[in-house]
Amino acid sequence: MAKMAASIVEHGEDALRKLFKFYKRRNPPPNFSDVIDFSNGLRNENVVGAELSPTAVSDSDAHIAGLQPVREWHAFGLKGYPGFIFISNPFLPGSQRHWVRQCLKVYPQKPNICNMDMHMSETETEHLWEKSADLMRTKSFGKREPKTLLEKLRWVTLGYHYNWDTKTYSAEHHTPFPADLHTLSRHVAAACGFPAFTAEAGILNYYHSDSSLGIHVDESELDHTRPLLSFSFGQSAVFLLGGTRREDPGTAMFMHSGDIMVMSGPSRLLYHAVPRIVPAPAGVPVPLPLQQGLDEGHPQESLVHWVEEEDWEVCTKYIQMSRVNMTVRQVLGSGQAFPPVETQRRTLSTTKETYHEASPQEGEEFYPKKTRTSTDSSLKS
Ligand SMILES: O=C(O)CCC(=O)C(=O)O
Ligand SMILES: [Fe+2]
Repeated sequence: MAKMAASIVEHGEDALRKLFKFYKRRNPPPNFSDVIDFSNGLRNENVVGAELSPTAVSDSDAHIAGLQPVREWHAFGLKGYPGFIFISNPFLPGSQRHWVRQCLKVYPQKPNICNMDMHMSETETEHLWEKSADLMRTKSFGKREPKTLLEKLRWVTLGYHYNWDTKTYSAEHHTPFPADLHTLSRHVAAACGFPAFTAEAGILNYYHSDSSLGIHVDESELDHTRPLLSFSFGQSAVFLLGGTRREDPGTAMFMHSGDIMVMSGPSRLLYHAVPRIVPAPAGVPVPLPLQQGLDEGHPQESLVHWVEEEDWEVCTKYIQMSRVNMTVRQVLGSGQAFPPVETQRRTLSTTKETYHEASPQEGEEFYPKKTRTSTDSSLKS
């Protein structure tokens, strides 16, 4: 069976799906020895160094955004995947906490949209953090305890809000994109050679120990020459990167807290999935980069802020079991506008399935059920 886990499996129908099932399996748990770990750098023969543009972001701009100077970043590529860039935790010590707090306390707030808005009223979903915080602090995660709203959070959309039914973005369904994430994304994209990147849409995914995200391609954005950025915090995950066709083989890699992935150029439209959240190593329930807060001397004008102890208490409880991922997209190219709705519908009917799918947890949806097709529900095992 060990061979089956090879990060690049043989070609054939469903190679990526087999790999997905392999890593999703609970009993017995899979062997992770073939999963590429970029925190071990170039030790894997398929990993190569990636060239960044160190002068595209000044050291002071990087510092203000809670990032190390770009020349200090450890960036990698993967043989066979041009345009794919993996940056192993470029965050300054202490700054990751800011992003975890934003994802749990700030970004789920209105006018942003979350999974619970699909079946709950605005009064029920507003003040999600306030309604959950005290309960989270005292929680023992016993099976019988009711879940807080925070624990029921599965996704949040930002900027141009992705419509899960039509699989489109539209001019009408837009709210301001968070300024801090906009700046972080601009710097990361610039360092990777995309100085004109503008963050216009975000999908935040919230994963628990038994969550997964099905095989999909992100192709609803109208300009595919712009990269897709992905930021991970909290527990580690196994991420699968496939090919341009669903049946192409895939490569498995870990995403740890603070890791950033950039899918650009020929890698922008590759199939990918998250089959598994990896249990925290014994004795390290909170990933090391999240164990410390910001230095006293962090600049006043900083984009990332000190997370108060009372907030961190809730975040730390949550993150011991969970992973948060932020994907940031540019939807329109410069000067581009949304096509009339009718044209979008026609285009859609000729495209392959594009949506996200994930295992429902105890009857709750990750992404709206309407967006699933029979093919994709077969991914659940
Ligand atoms: O959680 C991840 O790493 C991937 C998320 C993703 O693929 C998406 O939101 O499109
Ligand atoms: Fe995706």
